[in-house]
Amino acid sequence: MITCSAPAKVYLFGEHAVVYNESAICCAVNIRTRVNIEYSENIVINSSLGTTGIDYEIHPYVSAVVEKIRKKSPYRGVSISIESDIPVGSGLGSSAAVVVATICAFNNLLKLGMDKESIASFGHSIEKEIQGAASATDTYVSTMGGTVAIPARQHLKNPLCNLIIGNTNVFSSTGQLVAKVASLKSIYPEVITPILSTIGKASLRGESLLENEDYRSLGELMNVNQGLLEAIGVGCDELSRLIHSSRTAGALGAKITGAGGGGCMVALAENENIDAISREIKNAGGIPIVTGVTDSGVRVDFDNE
Ligand SMILES: Nc1ncnc2c1ncn2[C@@H]1O[C@H](COP(=O)(O)OP(=O)(O)OP(=O)(O)O)[C@@H](O)[C@H]1O
Ligand SMILES: C[C@@](O)(CCO)CC(=O)[O-]
Ligand SMILES: [Mg+2]
Repeated sequence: MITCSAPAKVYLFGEHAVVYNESAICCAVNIRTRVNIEYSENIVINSSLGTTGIDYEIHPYVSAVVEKIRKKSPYRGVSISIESDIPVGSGLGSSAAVVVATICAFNNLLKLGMDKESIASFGHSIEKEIQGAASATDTYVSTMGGTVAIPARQHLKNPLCNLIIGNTNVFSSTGQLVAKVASLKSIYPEVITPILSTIGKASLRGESLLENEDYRSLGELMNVNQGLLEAIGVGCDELSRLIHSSRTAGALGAKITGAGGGGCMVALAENENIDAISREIKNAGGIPIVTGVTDSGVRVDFDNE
């Protein structure tokens, strides 16, 4: 049996703008998906979503990995079992984490000799196949770990602060929100394009603030980024409640992370405010997850093959 795991991600800056090649800062966070794999007679995929064979309804991402690897390197059967602490479909990159952890598990079981760059780009090809369009950011950050400036893929200093995620538990479709921004941009290009470019500028400024460990200013600019995300129509009442409660409870900054319209927000917080912020997120109807950046991207946790 082999176990591989991969982390979730949050954007400190730049979701949506990154779709238009603006700068963003994305961090791998210490919430992981673990994939166990062993040889078996058939293909079995087991997760909280169900137990299936190759099944593009219930396990589209994992099924795509299983089939693509089989074409490259034939094998009889495997049993894959997935355990995850990443909420599914909430903007934290659960799909990327399950994809890269599954590829890593196959890489070790079948001794495919893939390096991390190839795992990341293979992972991106799977996300594109299943979703249609997908940015390479999620699979890259989940594979490599750390704090990454996009599009340069340059590793930055990790924030030495806590990240508190608030999950609204409201379903949101990344595809629909990306389409909503595209539609606004096509109707009001002279208004929306500068907003996206300002998000990119906030992100670039964020790079030097991280370098200087100036978290007060970093939080302030995250709040500016949130205002701009509201301006392009990806906010919602539930997210606003969690974001404003976190700020009232002492967060240095708080904003949507991911596509918005539901899903999650992220607050930057010093140690002394963690409890108050978590409590206020709960009181405002959300589920808090206290985490931080991890340098550990995809990795092998166990291998006795
Ligand atoms: N633990 C898991 N087990 C099996 N499949 C999973 C698991 N986590 C995620 N998935 C797959 O990923 C899909 C969710 O991916 P989706 O891209 O919609 O959300 P996300 O990756 O959490 O958010 P985002 O891409 O906006 O960051 C699920 O429907 C499922 O197919
Ligand atoms: C909204 C978006 O920018 C981030 C979703 O996590 C979409 C993408 O980059 O593919
Ligand atoms: Mg995803």
